[in-house]
Amino acid sequence: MSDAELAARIAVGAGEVLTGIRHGDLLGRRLLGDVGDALAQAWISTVLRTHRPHDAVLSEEAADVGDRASSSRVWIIDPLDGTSEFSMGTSDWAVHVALAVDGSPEVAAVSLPAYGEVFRSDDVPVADGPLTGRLAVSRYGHSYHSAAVADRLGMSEVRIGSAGAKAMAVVRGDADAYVHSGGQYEWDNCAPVGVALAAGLHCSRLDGRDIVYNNPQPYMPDFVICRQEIAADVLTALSMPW
Ligand SMILES: Nc1ncnc2c1ncn2[C@@H]1O[C@H](COP(=O)(O)O)[C@@H](OP(=O)(O)O)[C@H]1O
Ligand SMILES: [Mg+2]
Repeated sequence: MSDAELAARIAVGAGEVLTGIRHGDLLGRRLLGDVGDALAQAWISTVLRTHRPHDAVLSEEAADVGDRASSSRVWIIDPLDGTSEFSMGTSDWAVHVALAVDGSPEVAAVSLPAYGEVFRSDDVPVADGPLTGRLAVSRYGHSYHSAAVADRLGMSEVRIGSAGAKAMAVVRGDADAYVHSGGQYEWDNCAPVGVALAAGLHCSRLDGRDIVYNNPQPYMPDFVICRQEIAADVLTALSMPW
């Protein structure tokens, strides 16, 4: 099985595990989030150990597998991104599965199980529909940087939970950009960025540098995913003094 097929099957399968956990209204919010994180992680790590026993793994929910930071091939996983949205019962949560090779997300899959969607880097259309004027931001409020882009480009902010769901809104053409600052980890954005790059979108740090994964400290605090047509304007807006 190819890496791309494996990534997509993991993203869809973990989504089914998570959907099952929400079934029947049997658990309260806190327990739903905790059990969702744990069970999706257990299934994914068993699948990766079985199908890719020699690869390293970096996951939000488990200790590193293998000598992760010095490995060329590393699976970077968020078994449940948007845990609080998942627990609340809304649809904006995702499963992120990426394979980073020498720091770049070569293969990626993001599933949005509540929407029945899976986006995979080996089979994603180029994002080139009409611009919408919409900027995806966190449900928990915008950052200084996203507010600056919205203000300077005259965009309207749309609140969406989960980094994967926000990035896929841009891939799908429902938004033109997703700007994040203030903190995140590699598992929150590696697979979303992998799919977005495959869809021909601009992805970089807020200062325009390339995003490099599998760092010893897996902190990836800021980035922008946007349509190529507005990338120069977005980066200019971000570089202007406040
Ligand atoms: N300032 C910050 N520091 C660390 N993680 C952050 C963060 N802001 C957002 N995140 C993480 O990024 C993901 C998307 O957040 P948001 O929807 O608010 O943009 C969430 O992942 P998890 O749900 O996997 O914890 C959230 O925890
Ligand atoms: Mg996350």
